[in-house]
Amino acid sequence: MPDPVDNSPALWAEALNWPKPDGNKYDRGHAVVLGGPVASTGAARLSARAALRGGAGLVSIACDPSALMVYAVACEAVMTKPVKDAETFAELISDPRITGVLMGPAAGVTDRTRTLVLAALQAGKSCVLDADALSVFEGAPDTLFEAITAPTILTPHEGEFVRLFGKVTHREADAVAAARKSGAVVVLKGRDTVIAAPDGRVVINKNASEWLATAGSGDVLAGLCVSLLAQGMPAFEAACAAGWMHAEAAYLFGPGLIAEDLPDQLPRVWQGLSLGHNGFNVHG
Ligand SMILES: NC(=O)C1=CN([C@@H]2O[C@H](COP(=O)(O)OP(=O)(O)OC[C@H]3O[C@@H](n4cnc5c(N)ncnc54)[C@H](O)[C@@H]3O)[C@@H](O)[C@H]2O)[C@@H](O)CC1
Ligand SMILES: Nc1ncnc2c1ncn2[C@@H]1O[C@H](COP(=O)(O)OP(=O)(O)O)[C@@H](O)[C@H]1O
Repeated sequence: MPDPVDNSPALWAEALNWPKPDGNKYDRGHAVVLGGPVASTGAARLSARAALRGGAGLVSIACDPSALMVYAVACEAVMTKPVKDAETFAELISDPRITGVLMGPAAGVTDRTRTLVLAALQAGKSCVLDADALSVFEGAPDTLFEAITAPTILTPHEGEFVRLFGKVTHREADAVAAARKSGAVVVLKGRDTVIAAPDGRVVINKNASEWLATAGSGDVLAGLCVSLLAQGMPAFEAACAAGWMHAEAAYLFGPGLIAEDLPDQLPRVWQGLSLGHNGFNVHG
């Protein structure tokens, strides 16, 4: 295994998709977030807001028709799309302008989640899988790995990692082995988040604040990942950039952080990164 590298903008800043003077929103991708059922809509809303703040040109939440009204009244710039079953989901994401799909946050460990995840992977879409979209493959992880052919990012916390890959003994080596096995970029979250690619590259994110250990902060990270992926960044660079920007947003907010605070710190993160494209605002 190559020595892990500390995450910093030098690794991925060149791959960011800055808005162009003559650009339009479709130049920066359309991310779709799969929303959970009517009593569990917060996680997908956090992800979707982070995806917009992360720079995606358009973001939609796709949800069961029974939950649509909740999302519709709670969202403004984020759009909503009804998705009854795998067929309607496949039809929605067959639009080539949809360039990234996030599934998992509060989606439910259900047959529906498993079926929709497989439908998106089989459609060859760039995907981010988090939370329940990982847990639902406990006991049958090869079904998931065999379906991964397009650029994909998996964002497990340690509990979710164990369900797919077995126990963690050495975080860096285990994340690299998991990336090789799954064919996806693996973001093993924690105090020092490890980001590993199937080709063996491995980066450690060290600028995180312990205030990130709060409900929903991983949903924001997943939203940032799909945002950057949908904007056309390669999966490894998108995951590294998302991890760094997420931690930087927490640093800029400071103590007392809750997940809702993170997306609205992202403009300050972008401002720091734009200090030049030459003088990066690196902390920690
Ligand atoms: N606002 C919301 O609607 C939120 C919804 N959430 C959803 O709640 C559901 C359950 O998510 P959980 O994250 O509680 O996961 P799970 O309930 O799937 O797993 C948690 C279990 O894993 C173990 N574990 C081991 N290492 C861990 C680590 N580093 N971090 C967390 N747990 C670890 C814990 O001991 C715990 O027993 C998911 O659908 C998730 O998306 C959460 O994301 C929180 C916010
Ligand atoms: N002690 C810690 N220090 C720094 N960052 C942490 C710590 N604990 C968790 N995090 C970060 O907080 C986020 C938590 O994500 P996750 O466990 O998925 O929570 P949730 O499911 O509630 O969104 C991850 O980005 C993780 O790296």
